[in-house]
This record gives sequence, C-alpha cells and structure tokens, in this order.
Amino acid sequence: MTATDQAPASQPRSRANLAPLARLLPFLARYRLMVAGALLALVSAAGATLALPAAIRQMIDRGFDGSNPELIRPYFLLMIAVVLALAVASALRYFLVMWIGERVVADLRRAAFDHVVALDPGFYDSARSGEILSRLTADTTQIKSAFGASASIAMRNLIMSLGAMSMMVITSPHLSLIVLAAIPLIIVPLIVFARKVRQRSRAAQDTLAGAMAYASEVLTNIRSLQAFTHEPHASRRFGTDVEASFAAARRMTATRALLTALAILIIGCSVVAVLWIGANRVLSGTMTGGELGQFLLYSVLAASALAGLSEVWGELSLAAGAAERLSDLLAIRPAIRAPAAPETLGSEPVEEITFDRVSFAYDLPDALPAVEDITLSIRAGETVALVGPSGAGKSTLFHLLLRFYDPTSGTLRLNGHALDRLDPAELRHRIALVPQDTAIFAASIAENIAFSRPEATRAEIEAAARAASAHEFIARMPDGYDTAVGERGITLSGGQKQRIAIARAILKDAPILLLDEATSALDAESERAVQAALEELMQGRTTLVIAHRLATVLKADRIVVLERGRIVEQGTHAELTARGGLYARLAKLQFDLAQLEA
Ligand SMILES: Nc1ncnc2c1ncn2[C@@H]1O[C@H](COP(=O)(O)OP(=O)(O)OP(=O)(O)O)[C@@H](O)[C@H]1O
Repeated sequence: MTATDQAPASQPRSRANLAPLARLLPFLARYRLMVAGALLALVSAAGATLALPAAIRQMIDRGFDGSNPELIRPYFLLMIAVVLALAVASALRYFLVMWIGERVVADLRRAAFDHVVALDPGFYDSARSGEILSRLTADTTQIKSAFGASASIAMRNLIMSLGAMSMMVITSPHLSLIVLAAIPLIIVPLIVFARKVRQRSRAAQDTLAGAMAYASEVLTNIRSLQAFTHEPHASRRFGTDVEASFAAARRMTATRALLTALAILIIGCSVVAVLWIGANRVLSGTMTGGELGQFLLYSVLAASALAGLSEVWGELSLAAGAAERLSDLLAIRPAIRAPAAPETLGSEPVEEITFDRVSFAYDLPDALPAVEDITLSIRAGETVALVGPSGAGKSTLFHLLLRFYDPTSGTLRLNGHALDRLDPAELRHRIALVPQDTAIFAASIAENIAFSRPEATRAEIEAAARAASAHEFIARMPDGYDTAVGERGITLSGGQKQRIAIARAILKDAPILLLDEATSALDAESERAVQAALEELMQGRTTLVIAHRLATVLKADRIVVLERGRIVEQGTHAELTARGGLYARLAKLQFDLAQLEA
C-alpha cells in the first residue's frame, strides 16, 4: 500500500447529520465557564444588533418630522450605546469562542496521541498509519473550526435569524407574510447550489491530498529517486496531480461565483419587491417611513443570517465526520493491558524465562501459526541463540516475550509469573531490545542514546557510548554528542546506528537482552567494533539472540533451531553440527562465508 492509496481515505468525510459532534461534548464540558461567557456575549451581540433598527426607526419617525430637532439627540446617544455594547460583546464572543476551539483541539490532540501510542502493535498490523496521522492533524483542525469559528457563526446566525424574523413579524405582520411566502424561492436554489460547491470542494481537496501524499513519498525516498534519475518522471506526475487539483479548484470557484451572483440577485429582487410594496403602503398612509426602514433592516439581517447559516452547515458537517472518526479511534481499547491487580516482580532478580507449549498466529484471515508448541526454558545469565530460515518465527518469539501479543495458547512466564498477570510496563522495564533496524529520531546523538532512559546524565550517556565502542566516532562529529542526526539517522552509517542501539541497551541496563543481529554486512573494522560492543552488552545478562553471525552462535550457551514455527533442534554448535540436521545445513550455507571473511 502506498501513501497515494491512503490519501483520499484520510480526508475528513462530511456527514449528513451533526450528531457525532455531541460525542466531543465531554471535552467541552471542562470549560463550562468559558462556554457560558461565550453564550452570554453571543446573545448580547445579537440583542444589540437587533436593537439598532428599532433605534433607527425612532430616529426617522420622530427626528425627521421637523417639529423638534432636539428630540433626535437621545436616539443618537442610544445608538452609540448600542454600538459600544455590540463592539464589546463581539470582541468578547470572538475571543472566548476561539479560545474554546483552540483549547478543545489541544486537549483532543493530546488525548488522541496518548491513546494511539498506547495501542498494541497488533492494532498497527492492520491500521494505516497515514490515516491515524491525518486524524491527529486534519480531523482535529476540522473540529477546531467547528468548536471555534463555525460554531460561533452558526449560533450567532441562528439567534440573529430567529430574532430578526420575530422582529419582522412584530414590525409588520402584513409584509412578513409576503416575505415568508418568498423564502422557499430564495432558499431552495441556494441549497442546491451550495451542495454542488461542497462536492466540488471535496474533489479539489482529494486531488490535492493525493499530490501531497506522493510528494511526501518522494521526499522520504529521495536517494533512491536520484539514484534512478527518476526526478523528471516524479516532476511530471506531481505536476499532473497539481494541475488536476487546480482544475478541480477552478470548477469549484466558478460554481461558487455563480452561487454568489444568484444569491445577490434573488435577495436583491426580494428586497426591491418588499420595498415597492412597502413604499405603496407608506404612500397610502397605512405604514410610517420609519416602520418600513426598520422592517427592511430586519429582513436584510434575517437574510444574511440565513445565508451565513447555510455556509457554515458544510463546515459543521465536515467536522461531524471528523468527530465521528476521532471518537471511533478514541474508543478502541488496546488488546494488551495491565490486569486490574497485576502481580509484581518487585526487586526479584530475573531467574528464569519459560515458554510453556506456546502457540501463536497473527490476526489475519487464514493465518498459519507463526510459532507452534514452543516449550523452552532460559536460565538467568544464559545466552540462547535462535537460528532458523527466514519466516521461521524467531522475531515472533521476541514479540511474545515483550508482550506485544498474547499467545493463542500456552503460557510465557518470567520467574513463574505468567506474562499476562504482570503490568506490561514492568515487564518491558526488564528487557532491552536491540533490533535489526535501529530507530533513530531527528535529535542529537545524546538524546538518541538516552532514548532508553531519558533522565540519564551526560556522563552516563558517554559511559554507555564508550562501552558500545561508539564514543570515538561520536567525538569526531562536529558537535560531538550534541550533533543533530537527520530524520531516521540518514547521516549515520549502518555500523554507527547499530552501536547507538547497543549504547541505548547498555544505558537501559536491563537484566534481559533481546538481540536481533543485523544481517547487513559491515566492513571489518565496524564489524569488530560492533562485536566488541555486543560482548560488553551481553555480560551478565540473560540473552536471547537471533543470530546471523558465526561468532555469536559459537559463543552461545545453547542454540535453538526453529523451522516453520517449531523447535526442531537444540544444542551447542559442536553437537548440532555433528547431528547433520537443519542446523548443520544452515551453518554450512550461512556461516562458510563468514568464516572465509574472518
Ligand atoms: N505483524 C505480522 N502480521 C502478520 N504476520 C506476520 C507478522 N509478522 C510476522 N508474520 C508472519 O509470521 C511468520 C513468522 O515471522 P517472523 O518474523 O517471526 O520470522 P523470522 O524467523 O523472524 O524471520 P526473519 O529471519 O526473516 O526475520 C512469517 O510467516 C511471517 O509472515
């Protein structure tokens, strides 16, 4: 699966109803006071806006009849007071609502991140990490606008449209009837057009997301790209995607422009019609000029509030889609959890690791067991080498020991405690893993080593690096331990990365060591440095090693040979070679070369 395949799926989906937004109410409930303040500001601003036309009417009807110019003054003063209230309430509303939006989304991002990093590796076997990332970014941003700006606009427009329409009826029931009859004429075409705009904007977004996913894939693999001089092809492909997204955006903009023209035309014609009918009523003396002015202002307010509502509806429905996906993610329970009352290892030293008839199959349709009926006991301080063809189940044994998965049947124990009776964190504290591919983060060398123990002092980090034969190459770097290494350690060689991983494990100083030897060949000097570092690391620890090097196998106390998930042979190098079984064949094939090199 490529990032390109993921992109459209990771776009926020819109929802016909807004119910999923309610699932995020607990996040909002923490800030009740701010919400109450925002509502108060909202209602005050709407009230002030609705008071203006009434003040204007008084001004026209009383002030302009020419009998007493003095009468006009209090109305101007009143209007200034109303404008002042409007300004203060609007600013407050903006600040509070935006604050709530930003706060809720910050909480949501933290909750979602904490949640996804705690999910078990089994979840990530089937999940798309691109999609999870987009939930953390795109979906939360969508929700921010819903809880922030859009919610505020929607509520203001709802209150304004209801208020303005009520005031219209109060001002002139007769004219209101005419307007009410015209409302469907205005709204239906607008809704149809708005839907079209929404569809087109989705299409534009999806095309762009595809282009961006492709760009990110290209940048991640920039070296392969340039090695294969693939740049012109990549530029063409990206160019085509960007042009397609431009075309989609152009279509959306054209529809939107048409929608604007239509809206102005329909609303304008309705206002002129009302004005014409109203003017006739003023001329015939059944209505005052002020009344007509007031009515017109209310109808303009109501119309713009309704138009605003239809605009934010799209925004809110996108947010509802985002909220649904995010709350689904938050509702996933990790398969691996600490039991309610975990047994504890306390300060017990590691005495024995046992696999008791352990079988396990990955959660895939029709998956064969990755390991089957494994019975194995490893004593404290012992070094056991796991050997076997690719896919034999060696890494799976590591996954089970780290309790990334629970076995399908059988039990793993540490000092007699079944692993699922322990808190996974306590178990993992006792294990140091040196994987084949070292995860290097975009940070300094020191921070990368301290990954296994972030509170370690510089002296401890340096001691670990020395023990891992890494100090020399680090000291030669421009800023020593403070040298920043690129994302995924692009500036480090294979052997250097391995020694960083070993330094990490030394710093962790855990009693159990799981070592997945790297298969990639190193030059003789790096090889010796790594080997020396490993020997230092294995000192006094209970070690399980997936062995690819003859030197490692020769030093192991015991070799366990796996084939298709089962243990087929066990013994020392000499015993197993003498037996002439799978190990003898593998050793001949794999290690002859190594011996030649040595
Ligand atoms: N995350 C996973 N999801 C599904 N199946 C998996 C997963 N990891 C491994 N498998 C399958 O389980 C079996 C055992 O794999 P495992 O990685 O344990 O073998 P291995 O002996 O470590 O191989 P190698 O030496 O190539 O790393 C294989 O058939 C593999 O396809």
